[in-house]
Amino acid sequence: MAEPSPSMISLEEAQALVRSHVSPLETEIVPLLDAAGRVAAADLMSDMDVSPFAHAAMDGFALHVADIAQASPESPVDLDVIAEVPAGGAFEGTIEPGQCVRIMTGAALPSDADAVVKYEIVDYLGSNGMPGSRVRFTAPAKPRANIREAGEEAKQGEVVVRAGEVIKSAGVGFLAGCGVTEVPTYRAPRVAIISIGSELVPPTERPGIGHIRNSNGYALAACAREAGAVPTMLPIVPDDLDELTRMVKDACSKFDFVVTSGGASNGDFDFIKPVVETLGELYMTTVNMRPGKAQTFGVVDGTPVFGLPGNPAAAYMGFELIIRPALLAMQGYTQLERPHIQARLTADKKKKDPRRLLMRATITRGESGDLEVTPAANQSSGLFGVIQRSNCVAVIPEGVTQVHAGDEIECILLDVDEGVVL
Ligand SMILES: Nc1nc2c(c(=O)[nH]1)N[C@H]1C(S)=C(S)[C@@H](COP(=O)(O)OP(=O)(O)OC[C@H]3O[C@@H](n4cnc5c(N)ncnc54)[C@H](O)[C@@H]3O)O[C@H]1N2
Ligand code: MOO
Repeated sequence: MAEPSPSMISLEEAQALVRSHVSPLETEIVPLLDAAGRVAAADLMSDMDVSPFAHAAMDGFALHVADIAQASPESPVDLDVIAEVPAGGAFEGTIEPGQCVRIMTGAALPSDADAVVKYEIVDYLGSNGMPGSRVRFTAPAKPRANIREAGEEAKQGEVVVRAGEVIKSAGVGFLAGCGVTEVPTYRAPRVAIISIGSELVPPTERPGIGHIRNSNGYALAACAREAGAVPTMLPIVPDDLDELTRMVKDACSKFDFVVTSGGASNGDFDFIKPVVETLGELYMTTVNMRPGKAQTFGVVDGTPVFGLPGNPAAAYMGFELIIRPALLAMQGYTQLERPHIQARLTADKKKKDPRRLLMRATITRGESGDLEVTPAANQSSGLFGVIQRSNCVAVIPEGVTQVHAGDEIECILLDVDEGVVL
């Protein structure tokens, strides 16, 4: 059995290495809606109290608590309705003892009212409860009942989103309410995706003998986009040293990060390692993981270049586990890892290869209530469909040769959707 080569580094070392060669990109100002899912690059402050005024939380009657303090079913209190305030309106007058104001949810509270009683518990005494009528109260109200106070959401000048926070959908609404309509954030990295291989044709073509469609380029571009980056798929490059050298050099002058797939191993036509070594610094060639041993990383003219292996699952794992965290760091994120959870294996599994095994797998909640994980039957690194139909990667560490049904193992949730039971 082949031993890992001395230059082979662990997945964590590979992640740290790539991470050490990237930093957050410069900041840019984006319209508020475009800030969803992105990292605030500065503290964001509210330009006013939110809400700016105390207002009714219920449709009902604004009044003085003191007026109905003694109200009960046996000794009800009747008040004169002197005005109606809709949302967007304002009552400028004074509520005298014995009076109340009909008020709608969201309407500004009359300045001298100190509670709102919802209309369901008010007796209209046969009238319509509109101004000019009398309405009956049979219970006291608590001071400030059904009132949303001014400044409850934010105070003027308060930092409402801190630098470094990821702005969620609710945060976009929060910021809108606070008058923040433009947000400083880190620029999204422009990522070049280069698919290497003389056998490759675009997916629009029907491949002839010996040829296949370029599926890696599409998956990697989708992964990059999902990571918040802006991918550009460059033309397919054949297994040709000069052509690849030209393409990588050119891409390094135009993009923030260059990703290639294929030609990363030691075959006669595998050229990404010599290209990176010739053009710049080569820092990594192999990682102790399966699939995905052949992972090349270096820097050319200041631009990180990552050569993923050609096998689809190997390329995908390299992107998701090593490139993705770096792209996130370039956008200012500090949470760089996918969620990890423990689940019980549903079957025994033998492992011949000493590398860390990343099994495409599916987590479900078993009848006992425990999370259970079932590796896909076909673990070939040539398949994308298996990843499409899986919801996690189940990990068997380096060196471990066997795991058993019922063992708890670490699972990395990839691209999770609402269907995943946690
Ligand atoms: N003697 C050895 N041969 C191989 C080893 C090894 O250790 N010793 N490792 C195998 C493993 S594991 C992998 S992974 C591959 C990695 O090699 P390359 O990065 O050079 O990949 P290629 O040879 O270019 O391609 C491998 C495979 O993937 C297909 N491919 C490539 N690009 C695409 C694409 N854009 N879309 C879809 N499929 C693609 C390609 O046609 C090959 O079938 O090396 C093994 N060999
Ligand atoms: O990189 Mo290969 O499995 O390790 O597909």
